[in-house]
Amino acid sequence: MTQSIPDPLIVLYDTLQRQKVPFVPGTPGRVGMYLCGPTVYSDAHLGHAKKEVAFDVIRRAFMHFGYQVRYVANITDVGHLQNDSDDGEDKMLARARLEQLEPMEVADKYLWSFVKDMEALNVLKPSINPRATGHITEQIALIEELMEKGHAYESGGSVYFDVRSWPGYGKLSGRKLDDQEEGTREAVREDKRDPRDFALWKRAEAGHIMRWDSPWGTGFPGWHIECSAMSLKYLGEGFDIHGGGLDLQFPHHEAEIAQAEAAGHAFARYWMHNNMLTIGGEKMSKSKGNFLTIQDVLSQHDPMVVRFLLVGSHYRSVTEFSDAAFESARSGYRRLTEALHEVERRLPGAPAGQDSALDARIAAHSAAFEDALRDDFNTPKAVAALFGLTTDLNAALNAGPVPQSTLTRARGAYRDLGGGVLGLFAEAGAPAAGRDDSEVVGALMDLVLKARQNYRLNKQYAEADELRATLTRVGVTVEDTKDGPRWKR
Ligand SMILES: Nc1ncnc2c1ncn2[C@@H]1O[C@H](COP(=O)(O)OP(=O)(O)OP(=O)(O)O)[C@@H](O)[C@H]1O
Ligand SMILES: [Zn+2]
Repeated sequence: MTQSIPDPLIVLYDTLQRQKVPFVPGTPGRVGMYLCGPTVYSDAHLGHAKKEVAFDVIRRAFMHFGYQVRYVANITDVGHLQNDSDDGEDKMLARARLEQLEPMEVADKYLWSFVKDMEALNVLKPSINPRATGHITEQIALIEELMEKGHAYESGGSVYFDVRSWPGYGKLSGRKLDDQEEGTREAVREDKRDPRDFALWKRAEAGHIMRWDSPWGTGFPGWHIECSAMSLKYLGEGFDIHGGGLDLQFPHHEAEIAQAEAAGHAFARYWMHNNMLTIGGEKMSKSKGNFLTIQDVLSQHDPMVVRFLLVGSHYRSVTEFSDAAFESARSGYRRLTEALHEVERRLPGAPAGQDSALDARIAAHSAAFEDALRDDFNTPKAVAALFGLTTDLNAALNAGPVPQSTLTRARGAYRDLGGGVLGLFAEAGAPAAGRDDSEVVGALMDLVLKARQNYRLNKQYAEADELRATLTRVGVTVEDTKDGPRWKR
């Protein structure tokens, strides 16, 4: 297949090559992305939101540059054992016991809560959201391929990947086999040939509820195999991008690569990892208990402010969460939305014509925004470009009327870049929870102000006063200026 360098060029940091490289899609004009999703055993926290928003912006940026994206994000609902190791109870089962629910009830409960959180944060729905328990057959088939090729062995009803048989093991994380002893301090399992071998399939002990038949007896898949099997199934050989949190590089992603490649499949061609959201300098994490659920956060903050806070740092940088960070996100976001609302408020009555100097500034800021994204999705720089636009625009708006076509251009920049790419102004069709209703409110307010004007012209003062009182009650104030009435909320 011929590969073409897309125009414009996107450069991204590939964890495997440890450098920024130009992105060349396997199929021109298309991008296949796979993202390691949540283990649905509890409500998602703000750290998960960082990852989801980071990859959502990457996806949206590709779309903005004209790519058709297939975005596959899995749901882990089996096989992820406590401590991320090959021992311990399945996280789903532990939770099911605690809540006295069926494991699948736990999975659905937290899956839907995750979906709701993502909708509120204006994260686009994945093209495919495969669940591990729905793909047991594919996982068994991949394990069989590995056994046939001599890279896996059965032991006591479990199957392990034989890391010594695969020299590529360690290439993503840069860990050499001999350095890996440290990571495996847990008691050496008697059924493993080497302590670093990892489980592909685990024998289900008596009483283990989540179990499936396999050529090796009843059991359940290891945590890593689902992602190799499901990404290859839905994105095909040598798919474009695999993403996930930095903490998943080892062992999870290392294992994913080994499983796929040792079975003879070409795996992801680019690896992208987001850095962590921290609290008090430590990774926010379910198991550490130092987390704030997305629901906790959204009960106090506008979801778009949360999103603005997250895109304010680069996906490969640490985001330290604090009240001060929220405060500055709130005021930064307000600055953008106030300018956008002012543009939209003035648009219908704006004079015809254009302001070419301002048009050129809008074009320059938009180009800076796009350049920032093309350079490894640099969202803080992109946000800075939106602020640059806002500064120029506010100066013009304060100086007097701005022509309609220039206002339309400015509005397009906010909506397409801030809205479409950064997802900051929840577009039409986005769910109610996180929706930016400014457009609807703007249109309704125009009608309300017209009605008020008519009441006054017709000397229906009681009605005009009642209308104003209602607006005051819902937090909207109307001010009469020489350019006509203005409203604020
Ligand atoms: N604080 C965080 N910042 C950014 N990404 C995170 C954070 N915590 C988890 N992730 C990412 O979310 C995905 C799912 O992680 P996981 O379900 O293991 O969450 P977790 O809180 O780390 O759970 P546990 O502590 O039980 O391992 C992974 O890709 C992981 O890298
Ligand atoms: Zn994965």
